Amino acid sequence: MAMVILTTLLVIFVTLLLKVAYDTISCYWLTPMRIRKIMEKQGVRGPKPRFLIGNIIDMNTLLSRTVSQDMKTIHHDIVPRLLPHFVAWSNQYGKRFLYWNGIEPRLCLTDTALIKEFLSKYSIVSGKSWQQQQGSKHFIGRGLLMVNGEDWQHQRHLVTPAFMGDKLKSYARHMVECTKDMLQSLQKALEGGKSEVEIGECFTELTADIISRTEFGTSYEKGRQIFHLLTQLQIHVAQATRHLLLPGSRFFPSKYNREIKSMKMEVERLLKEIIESRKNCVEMGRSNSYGNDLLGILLDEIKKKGGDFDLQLVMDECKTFFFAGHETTALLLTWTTMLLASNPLWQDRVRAEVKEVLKGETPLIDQLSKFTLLHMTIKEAMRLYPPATVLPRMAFEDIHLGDLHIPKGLSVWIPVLAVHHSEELWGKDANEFNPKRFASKSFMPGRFIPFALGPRNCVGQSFAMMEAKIILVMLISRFSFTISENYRHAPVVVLTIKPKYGVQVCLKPLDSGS
Ligand code: HEM
Repeated sequence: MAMVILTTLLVIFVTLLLKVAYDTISCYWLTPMRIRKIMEKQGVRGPKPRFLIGNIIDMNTLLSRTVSQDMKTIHHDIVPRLLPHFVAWSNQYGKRFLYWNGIEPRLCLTDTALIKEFLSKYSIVSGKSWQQQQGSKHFIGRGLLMVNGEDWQHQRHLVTPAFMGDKLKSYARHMVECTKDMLQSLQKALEGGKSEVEIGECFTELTADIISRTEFGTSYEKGRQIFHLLTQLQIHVAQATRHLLLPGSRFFPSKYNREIKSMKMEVERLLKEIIESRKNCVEMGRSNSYGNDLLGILLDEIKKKGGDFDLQLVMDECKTFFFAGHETTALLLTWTTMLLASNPLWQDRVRAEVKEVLKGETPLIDQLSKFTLLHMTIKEAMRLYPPATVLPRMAFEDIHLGDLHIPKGLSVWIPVLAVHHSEELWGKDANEFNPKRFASKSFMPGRFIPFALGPRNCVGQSFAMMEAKIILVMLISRFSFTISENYRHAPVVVLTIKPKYGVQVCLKPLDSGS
């Protein structure tokens, strides 16, 4: 009897071992090779991958060479600097090529018709890869940005109303109030003898302030605390990923992992307090609404749709709004200000428009559509310096895209930055700052994609545009600004496109009459 049990256990053990071995070989070797063959048959080639690390070293070597120095002048031909591997490989292998991020094969797609088709039609059968989800799970977890398939559809449905119509308009007053505070402190700094500021820092503070107020309303102070911790957490996660490359390293009880765990627990403790207190107020009849902020609207939607209340999901959405909406908007404002500071003619034009529309008053939400030149300028800034430089999506099923067969497991990488700078799509002046190109409303879809497109586009894009316009209108009517001699033009990509040393501008207050 004992022998039978022992043999059965041994068989189970060996079967399990074989399964693990097969899954590993399949994941690390068979599937990538199958995908490579399928793509090669369609004429899609690329640089030769090395075992396990793919083309990571080639990419890093090229990148460390191009970003090691500042750019000599303020020009916007930044694709060779920020995507040197894209330039090298597209020259060698053509518009579509396959490269490898470790064991993950990636198809680089720049054809605008295919980009449009892919992003519009396949949002359920493509999405965020396991690698991407792992990278961000400690700070945004299963929030909208990282979920896939039916979960994504469900969450998108819950979140969308918070970014529409009157709800969206109701956030404008927070944007105006927070901007007033920022302008006040800039004025004070000038009166104190400062003439130059690093405007990127100011915008980062301001957009954090705005998202804390719009998301948590009266619980704003706690919101600020949460977001401060989240920023620290994000830095820690990035460092931990760099330090611990071994498989399973995230389970080691290292200093980084311990700190990440305790920060995450603290963020969630604070979030839980806010959420539970809102829920209790409604359940105990002390209030009949969860509140008019992003959190309140989200809780309302969950109740309306009669779904189960999932605390973790609400917490993850709150973290996602901050992560997805704060830095991106700050960068949009920073690059727009850099461009206006170094193009005084456009700054004057935009200011003249602002003066004509506002007539000395604070901007009102209904006036925002009248700032046509500002709108064009913001778009041009997003074309040249799109905060999100690439759009990554993994195919979860075989997909037929135009003449291409995209096999399950292949990642499609859309290099937004390269599409936005393509001379073929934008003409010979593609690398120049020329907001006029956005004067015409008719546009080839797929070539301007700062917010992605299709069902999985940026849910917060109207929020971001409203915020950017309010802030820039208020800034431009209060100060004139020029680029400082201390500004070093050195864009770098760390998830988003950032100015490596910030953007230093010299501010001059304007008389209310000027
Ligand atoms: C200039 C500012 C912004 C830019 C350039 C931007 C860009 C983008 C892009 C490119 C995506 C698609 C990412 C992908 O799927 O890989 C995205 C998604 C998203 N954005 Fe934004 N965003 C901005 C502001 C905001 C704001 C203010 C919020 C919210 C307060 C926000 C919330 C989100 C969310 C939740 C998603 C995920 C949508 C989904 O997967 O269904 N974004 N954003």
